[in-house]
Amino acid sequence: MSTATSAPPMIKATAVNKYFGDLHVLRDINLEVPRGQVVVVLGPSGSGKSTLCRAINRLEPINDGAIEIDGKPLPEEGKTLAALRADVGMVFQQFNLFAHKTILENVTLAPRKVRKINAEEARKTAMELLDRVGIANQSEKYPAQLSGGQQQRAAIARALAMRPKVMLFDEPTSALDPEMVQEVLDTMTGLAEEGMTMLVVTHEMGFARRAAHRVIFMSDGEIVEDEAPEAFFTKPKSERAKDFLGKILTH
Ligand SMILES: Nc1ncnc2c1ncn2[C@@H]1O[C@H](COP(=O)(O)OP(=O)(O)OP(=O)(O)O)[C@@H](O)[C@H]1O
Repeated sequence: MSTATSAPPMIKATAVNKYFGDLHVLRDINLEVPRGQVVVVLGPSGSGKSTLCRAINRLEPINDGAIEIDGKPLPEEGKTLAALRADVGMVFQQFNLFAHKTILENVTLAPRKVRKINAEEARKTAMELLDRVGIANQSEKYPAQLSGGQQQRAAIARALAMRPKVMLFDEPTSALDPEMVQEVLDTMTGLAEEGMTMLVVTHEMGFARRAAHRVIFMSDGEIVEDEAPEAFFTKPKSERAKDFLGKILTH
């Protein structure tokens, strides 16, 4: 007998609006992301992609609407560093690792301070995560001693150490030298294959085509298209998406 209950979406945004002064940056955003789905967010500069990520993670207050993670609003956490939050892990363009801590300390900090995990357990989990992202041998180094790609993989491990339900990536490869982009995308693809729920703002169309279950196209603060990647890339419906794809694909 099936005991399945309908699980809430991992990310649910309902009628979300956000203004910066007079600028209406998120316009009536409605979005549901089920468990295990990988959503790539595309759109021209200034269309509200980063603001959407930041709103989902409560780094940015919204003016109206509601955001829930796994059926619940995120708790108020004041100005807690994004890296230290539970439930929603976020990886930024700039890695924002703590410069004066080793890579291992960067990864164990939040589990120890926020989740109150003991030192040995936190270390063990951190080493497993660093191994998973391919930099276990760099654990005693400081961020500045690592390449950009390695630092970004450390930032991913740090976010994962909080056992998030959802991972948000805001242009995680845009600040990297080209030769390091693929190693970070490979790490993200691995996470996607393991079933992590992910919202990814990126200009990497290869990743969108390969790893995304769904593409959301934003323009002027609105979700204009919400499609499977194949449909979006081959038959965009709106003039705005056609225009956007025309520009990026001819680059
Ligand atoms: N803190 C802020 N104060 C005022 N305006 C802001 C702030 N942050 C973003 N904006 C404005 O809000 C709009 C949406 O910005 P956002 O960074 O979300 O866009 P984006 O799609 O992520 O752009 P990009 O691809 O360039 O990163 C832009 O017009 C931006 O200038």
